[in-house]
Amino acid sequence: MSEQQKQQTAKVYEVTVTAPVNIAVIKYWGKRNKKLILPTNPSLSCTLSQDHLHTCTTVRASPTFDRDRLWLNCVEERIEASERLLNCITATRQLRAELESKDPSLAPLSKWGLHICSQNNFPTAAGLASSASGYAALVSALAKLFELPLSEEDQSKIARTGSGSACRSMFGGFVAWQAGELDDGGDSFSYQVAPATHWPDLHALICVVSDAKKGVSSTSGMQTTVQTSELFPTRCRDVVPQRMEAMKRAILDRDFETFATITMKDSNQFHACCLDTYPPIFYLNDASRAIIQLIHAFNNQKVDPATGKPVIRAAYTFDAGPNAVIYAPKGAMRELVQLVTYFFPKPIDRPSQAYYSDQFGLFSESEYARLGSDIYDESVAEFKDKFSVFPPGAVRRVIHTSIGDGPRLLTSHSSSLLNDAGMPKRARD
Ligand SMILES: Nc1ncnc2c1ncn2[C@@H]1O[C@H](COP(=O)(O)OP(=O)(O)OP(=O)(O)O)[C@@H](O)[C@H]1O
Ligand SMILES: C[C@@](O)(CCOP(=O)(O)OP(=O)(O)O)CC(=O)O
Repeated sequence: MSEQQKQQTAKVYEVTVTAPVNIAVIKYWGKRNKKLILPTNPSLSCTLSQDHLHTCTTVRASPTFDRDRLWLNCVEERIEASERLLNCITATRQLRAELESKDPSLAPLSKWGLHICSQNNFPTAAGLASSASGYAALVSALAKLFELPLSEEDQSKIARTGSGSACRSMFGGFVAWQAGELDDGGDSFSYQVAPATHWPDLHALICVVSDAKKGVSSTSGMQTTVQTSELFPTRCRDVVPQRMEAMKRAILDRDFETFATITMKDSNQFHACCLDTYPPIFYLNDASRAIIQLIHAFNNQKVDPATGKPVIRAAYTFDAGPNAVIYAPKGAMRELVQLVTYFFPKPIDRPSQAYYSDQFGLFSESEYARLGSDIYDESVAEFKDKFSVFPPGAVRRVIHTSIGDGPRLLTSHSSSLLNDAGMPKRARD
């Protein structure tokens, strides 16, 4: 073994990153190519802050690893059984091999085994976009480990082959995924419309209606929609293209009313397409529908004296599950939290902090103690007589968050999810 090879073998080649969740305001639903994950329509999302929701992934390459292994939330997954994991690992490894063939002084990481350990700090496969943050973290970590000279756009094309919505988690802020037209997917990538700092006043309130694994996965649900819904082609052809342009304008202008109106309409149309699928797919439940009504009532409460029109102060959106994400200006969150916690009391078995923790300091201690049992701001007290209170636990958790940045590289040794032997620090059988 040469001196250089000895040094390379002794060195630890490892990277740890976190990546964010994104929640679409114009939904991706439908593929024109299942293998390459090419969508039938463009989409647009907001990246949520990693301070509250994220995936953390450590990847290590070593000549002592006899095969690639991956642990997700402490449980080993079979990489060879997942075409999507293989897509991302193979694509990045191939690019590394090309670099090595041009520069023989590089350590031969492409020939070594990989150990990958990943953890989501929120429920997996429950309609909270875990596949998006999961594949974005994976691709971002591999690109850094292999020192690939790839732009975020290029990385987004690889993340897309893990899960479509993952391509949007490669950026922070407001992110569009252009559908593209090429058969090989070369023009189907995401790009940033505006960074998170562009609109810091925009916040999000996630109402976790269910953290159980959902019945119909996005992947299979959207294929049935493409095959059977008669409404769906109209959505792709006549509705989404105009909405994309209007939404980009609204974001650049920080025009909340337009942003909110398109967000709600697009969520509704996506769920209408699910209902128009045959057999129909139901992602929303009674609690989801009650949240929709509550937000419309909230938006109808104040009227602009100049125009005589209601002042839109909140927007709901739902992915392939019953969980609501409510986008609103930070100033509206105090009232919204009171409404949601009052009409959806916390589960009996859950401490207040685990149900809703006041991340942004909206309430005094005594106000926080009364949350859920009362609405004490005059401005929203009138709602008490208009809606019924749900049984405890219809909403399991309420998370207040903001718009955030893209994948982050963690440099401290203590962030690693692998121990010195390259095995997960925490593992379950
Ligand atoms: N950290 C991760 N690393 C790698 N793969 C992950 C990770 N987290 C989730 N996944 C993959 O994504 C799958 C879940 O995706 P799915 O689309 O069913 O749910 P979701 O992304 O949580 O919800 P939705 O996309 O509807 O918002 C998991 O079963 C797993 O295969
Ligand atoms: C409803 C959605 O959340 C659908 C997400 O679908 P996925 O990205 O999970 O599907 P695959 O590409 O098959 O992995 C809308 C959206 O995020 O745009």
